[in-house]
Amino acid sequence: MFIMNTLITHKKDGIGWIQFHRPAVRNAVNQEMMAELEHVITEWEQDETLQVVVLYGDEKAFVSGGDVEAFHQIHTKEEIYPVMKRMGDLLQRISELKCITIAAVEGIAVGGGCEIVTSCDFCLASKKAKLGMIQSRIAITTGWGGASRLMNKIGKPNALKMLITGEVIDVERAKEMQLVDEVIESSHFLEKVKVFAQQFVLPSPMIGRAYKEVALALEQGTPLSAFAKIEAINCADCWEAEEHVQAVERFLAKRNKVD
Ligand SMILES: CCC(=O)SCCNC(=O)CCNC(=O)[C@H](O)C(C)(C)COP(=O)(O)OP(=O)(O)OC[C@H]1O[C@@H](n2cnc3c(N)ncnc32)[C@H](O)[C@@H]1OP(=O)(O)O
Repeated sequence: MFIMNTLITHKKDGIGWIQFHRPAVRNAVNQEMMAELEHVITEWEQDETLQVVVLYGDEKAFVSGGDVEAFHQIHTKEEIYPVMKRMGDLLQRISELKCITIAAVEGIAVGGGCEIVTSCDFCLASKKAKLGMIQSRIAITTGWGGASRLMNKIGKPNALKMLITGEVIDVERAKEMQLVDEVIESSHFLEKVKVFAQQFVLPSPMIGRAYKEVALALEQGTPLSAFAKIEAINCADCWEAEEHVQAVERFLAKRNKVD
């Protein structure tokens, strides 16, 4: 376990865990948290053993957005722009991680906290969770790329409504809109998140990475005609791996049926 000032991280059995940890301010993001998150992501981008990364907070909050008090000390657009862009770039890097990413939300995920949620592949939320793009309530817009990602996830009408009204929605509504993928009982929340995450940890890490590459390429507008080549390369890359050879030999030896 690695304890920083604003984050607690650990890696085990192919899963990396990042806990937002500023409980006194409901895990609000300040510049120190941005720097620590950049540090972790820079290291984990290179780690090919990681098959899943889980971002989480605590029972009260996933993340309450940007640190309103700290950012209020910044007055000009020239000064605030690089701060917003820095976090937007970081969320883009999270969305482009080669492993599966999961936002595990207990309590509140609002403002920039909801932007972080949209940068992950999956959102698991406890029954008590609430989510909202509440930036408009303090008369600003999303600054970390969350509006476009929200539109991609839940479609234009629902996204425009959430963004402009700043409404905070419960998990049932968030699941209907496909902002939340799974609703989880609050008790033993992280244990249940772990069980979900373990599904994506395979003997061959290449599989998850290959499908993530396809998902990212599709999102980035790669034409469908390009995927015959991309998927043939991915499959060929897996072909020589020991896991594939052994799995086929097991099948041929025992004539096992795939279940
Ligand atoms: C990137 C741009 C953005 O993210 S814009 C959106 C910024 N975020 C916000 O406006 C959310 C402000 N916070 C709230 O609405 C509430 O605190 C929420 C998150 C709903 C939690 O409510 P509740 O559980 O009742 O806690 P509380 O209000 O008593 O807060 C506890 C202490 O934490 C603080 N806190 C909370 N959120 C932030 C924040 N984003 N930035 C800075 N401080 C925050 C509260 O001020 C409170 O502090 P204190 O204990 O009164 O000293």
